[in-house]
Order: sequence, then C-alpha cells, then structure tokens
Amino acid sequence: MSILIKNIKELLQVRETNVTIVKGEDMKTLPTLKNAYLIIENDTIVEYGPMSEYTEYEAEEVIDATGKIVLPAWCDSHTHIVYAGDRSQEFVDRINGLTYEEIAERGGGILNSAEVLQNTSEEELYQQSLVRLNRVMQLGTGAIEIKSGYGLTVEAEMKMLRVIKRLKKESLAAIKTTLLAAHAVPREYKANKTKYVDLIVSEMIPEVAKANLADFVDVFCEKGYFDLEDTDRILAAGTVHGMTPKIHVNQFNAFGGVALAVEHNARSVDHLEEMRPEDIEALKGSDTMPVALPSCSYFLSIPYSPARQIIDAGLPLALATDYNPGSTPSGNMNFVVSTACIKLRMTPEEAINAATINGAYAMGLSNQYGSICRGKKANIIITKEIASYNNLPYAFGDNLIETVIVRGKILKKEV
Ligand SMILES: N=CN[C@@H](CCC(=O)O)C(=O)O
Ligand SMILES: [Zn+2]
Repeated sequence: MSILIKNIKELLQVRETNVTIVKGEDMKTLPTLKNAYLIIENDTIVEYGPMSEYTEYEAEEVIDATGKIVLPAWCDSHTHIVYAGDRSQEFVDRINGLTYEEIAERGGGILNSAEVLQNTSEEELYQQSLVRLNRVMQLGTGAIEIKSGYGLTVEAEMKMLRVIKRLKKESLAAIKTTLLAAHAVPREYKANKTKYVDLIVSEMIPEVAKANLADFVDVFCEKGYFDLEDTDRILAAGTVHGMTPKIHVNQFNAFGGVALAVEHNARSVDHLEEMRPEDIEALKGSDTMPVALPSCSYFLSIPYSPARQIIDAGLPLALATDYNPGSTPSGNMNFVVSTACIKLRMTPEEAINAATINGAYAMGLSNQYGSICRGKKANIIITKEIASYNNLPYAFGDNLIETVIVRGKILKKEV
C-alpha cells in the first residue's frame, strides 16, 4: 500500500536526522515545511519535500491536503486505559465536597476500580478497553503506553497485562506496557504494606518478566501509597528483571521521589504537579523525561505542572493524557495540547514537541515514532482546513482532525 499526500499547507515536525528528544530552548522550535508532499509505503514514511521538488509518483491512494496541516500522530506515554466500569459516582462525590484523597481513604478510588476489574472477565475487559483505544486513535493517537495497576493481585494484574498484549496484537497502534502493581495497597495488606511490596518484588515482577508481559515497571510514590523505600525496592527489582523504571511522583506531595527515580535511571517521571527546586536539579544531566498530565490537573482541580520552570531550566518535557477512570476520564491528546498552552503557558511549538517526539522518547519509541523522518513509521494526522497550527491548541475542545493514518493505514471514521 502506498499513499501520497500532496499540497500540504504545512508539514510539521520535519526532522532530516533522527532526533530522539528535544530539550529546553530547542522545544521552542518546531521545524516545518510549507506547501509540501509526503509519501508513505506500507507502514513507513519514505519521502517528503516541498511541492516545488515533487516528481510524479504513482501511489495507490492520493490525498489532496490543500489548506490542511499534516503532523506526526500523538504519542501518549501515560495511560491506564485497561479498566472496567467507571467512577462517575466519585466524580459527583467530589462535586459535593469530598477530595480525591478522602475518597481513596474511604476505600474508593483505585481500590474501587480494582474490585470491579477483579470481577470482570478477561474478554469483557478487552472489549471495554478496545473501545477506548479505538476512540483515542480516532483523536489522533498513534502510539500509547498502557499500565496495569487495577488488578492488585497476581492473577488480576496478569489478566490486565494479557489484555494489553492482545490489544497490541490486534491494534495498529504502537503499544508499550507498564507493570504498575504498586498502584495502591490492597485492603488485605493495609496493616502490612511491606508484605504487599514483598509480593510485588518476589512474585509479580519475576512472573511478569518470565511471561515477557511488561516493558516498564512503575510505582505510585505518594503519601498513603508507596514510600521511598518501597519505590526503591520495586524499581530495583524491575530493573533486575529487564523492566525500565517509570514513576508516578509529586502528584500531591514532593519528598524525594524524583531524585530516587533518576538514580534508577527512570525513563520518565510523571505528574510533577508539586515541584521543588531540588526536583528540577535532580533531573538535570539525566536521561529521564519529565511528563506533565494537564488533563489530570484540570479534572481534579489540582495545580498544573510548572512546565515553564522545567523547560526554562533546559530540561525536556513530554505531555500525556493519564487516561484513567479516577483522575482523568479522557484520552484526548488534543485537549492536553490545548490545556498545556492555556494553563502551563507552553507555546504551541513546545506543546507539539512535547506531545510527539518527547512523548515517543518517554516510551522508548522515538527512534521509530514522533517525527516526520524518512524511515520512521507512518503515524500521521491530517487536519481539516485551518489557518495555522496555532489553531490546534487555540480552538480547545474542537475536533480539527480530518484523517488519521496509523502504521500506513487510513483509519475508517467512526460515527
Ligand atoms: N495517581 C495515580 N494513578 C492515577 C489515578 C488512578 C485512579 O484514580 O484510578 C493517576 O495517574 O492519576
Ligand atoms: Zn497515571
């Protein structure tokens, strides 16, 4: 299958060389080509350039993109889209005055989702998750990370990971898998959290590694969840078993989790709503990607990650959705990009870099995804006719995407 997209008003994120991360001041630059063409063969970008240099090419499918912008599909590096049911009642409880933390203390929150998931069949869990995955792909996401963490028993965590494996097999999206058994302390371990950490370290991680079901290991490092010592043990055990660390950190409290994750050479540190100067210092000179999740801040009415401080310190930043039933029931990367500009004061160029190439880096995928580069996978968004790429974040809540191509296949529009 070959696709020619011609007369592109502006082609974004064009990288002649295979750039895999964009940091600090460089995030302000989004390289583009005006009046361009792009050629896809099978699942790969094979050529692009200005229309003035276009020579006749026989493609099976020709798309005229006059007036339209073309860019790499979004790379969403932090989601929990495999879950069962929803938590809309807790949403109403919060409107009526309870906080996210109070709901969790009463046994709601993650434990609520875990109970529902444990009682949901693997087939049903797959079907519910597939609907979410297809929906976010329609919204322009072509590469995505998916976490476990609503199982919290060996059996239920394995069930989640098998569902992710099946999604990976059946879907065109590039999918990376994260073991997040340390998402909450199950009720039966409330009085003995260390025993649950022991279970994660000595049973869950080895079993998951043996079945080759996870690329990353993750911990919710937070007061009332897992402390620095627990986090240290779990990230170390994951590393020994070939899983790269990631971490949920500084969502409500900052107490050293960022530096610890950097010590473990984490691929990313995610949330960062509460950042101290020493957390920013810890990230300098590391290979760890800070990840902001603005939809979570929006939904929970908690502070937004200080993107300006992070980027102005010369660091990179990625943007992701955090799609989950409790803190972010939305997987819309377009809303994330808008909110990053509106609330985190990121420029459109910074936000698009953060949601494409840096998102791919946070998943260890930026060699293949996240930019328009010959040889990279053909994950592409074609917008409707718009005045400029600034309109993508500006027209928040609007859907300006006309066509999504994932691994060289044009997605059929869902109605
Ligand atoms: N903060 C921890 N985990 C999720 C929320 C999980 C939930 O509430 O179900 C997050 O990233 O926001
Ligand atoms: Zn999360």
